[in-house]
Amino acid sequence: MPAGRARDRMVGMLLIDQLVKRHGTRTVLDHVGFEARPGRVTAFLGANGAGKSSTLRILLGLDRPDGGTALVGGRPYRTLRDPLRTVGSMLDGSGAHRARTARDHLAWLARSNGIARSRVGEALDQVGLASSAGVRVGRFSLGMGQRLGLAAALLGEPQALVLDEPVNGLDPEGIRWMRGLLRDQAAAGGTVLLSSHLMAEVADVADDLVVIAGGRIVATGTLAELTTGYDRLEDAFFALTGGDAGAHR
Ligand SMILES: Nc1ncnc2c1ncn2[C@@H]1O[C@H](COP(=O)(O)OP(=O)(O)OP(=O)(O)O)[C@@H](O)[C@H]1O
Repeated sequence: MPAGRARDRMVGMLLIDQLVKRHGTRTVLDHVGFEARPGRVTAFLGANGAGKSSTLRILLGLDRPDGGTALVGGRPYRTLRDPLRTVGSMLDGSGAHRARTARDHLAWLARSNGIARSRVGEALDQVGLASSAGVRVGRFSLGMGQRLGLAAALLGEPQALVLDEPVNGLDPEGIRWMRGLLRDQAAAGGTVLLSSHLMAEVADVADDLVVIAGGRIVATGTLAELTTGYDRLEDAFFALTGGDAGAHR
């Protein structure tokens, strides 16, 4: 592989190693480690409270771990020179101000991150919001908010996408559309890491799975590896997690 291509692949690599996070006396992440690789859709699966958001928040520099490391292209998020061009993310919907239009929200993000203004229209097109560009975010449905969040994640044409529960609030057509978009990103060499507690949606889009229960990784592998011997991913998931939903108390 040419050196440039090898470097590009490295840039999109997400590496989580031995992460520990405590809240008071509770350990919510207990030596969590896995990687998400370029060209693959990696699903981070766990029940509510299992530790998915805590892990992704640390990966995206929004929270500090009590131990371990989380790296984007070999660097902690906070040290990235062009974060939005390296890793696009969506946590908790769009995060846009309700009084702003979708276009203004993206234009502001582009301006503050040195991204060409021409990307605003392209990103709105990409997520099917072109005709709603001038609508105030406060009037958006949950699904439209998810689409805007995704447009923001795609704005800088990053090598990696990190998405927390991206299909929440989407209707069946929206879920199908999202699946196609994520597959396209991976097919183009991008890294896609998405968290979910929805087995059926994940089974249709993921190459690799990382299963977390009670703040611990209980399985990693390809979709085929983890579901061998089970009729459905859901059955494999419950067997792996023992039905254990939450974090350690
Ligand atoms: N700031 C905080 N203070 C105390 N406990 C917290 C805090 N943030 C998260 N937790 C706890 O850490 C555990 C893991 O939460 P986390 O949000 O990472 O789970 P999750 O897998 O993303 O689940 P969900 O899908 O419900 O968001 C939960 O028990 C949660 O209550």
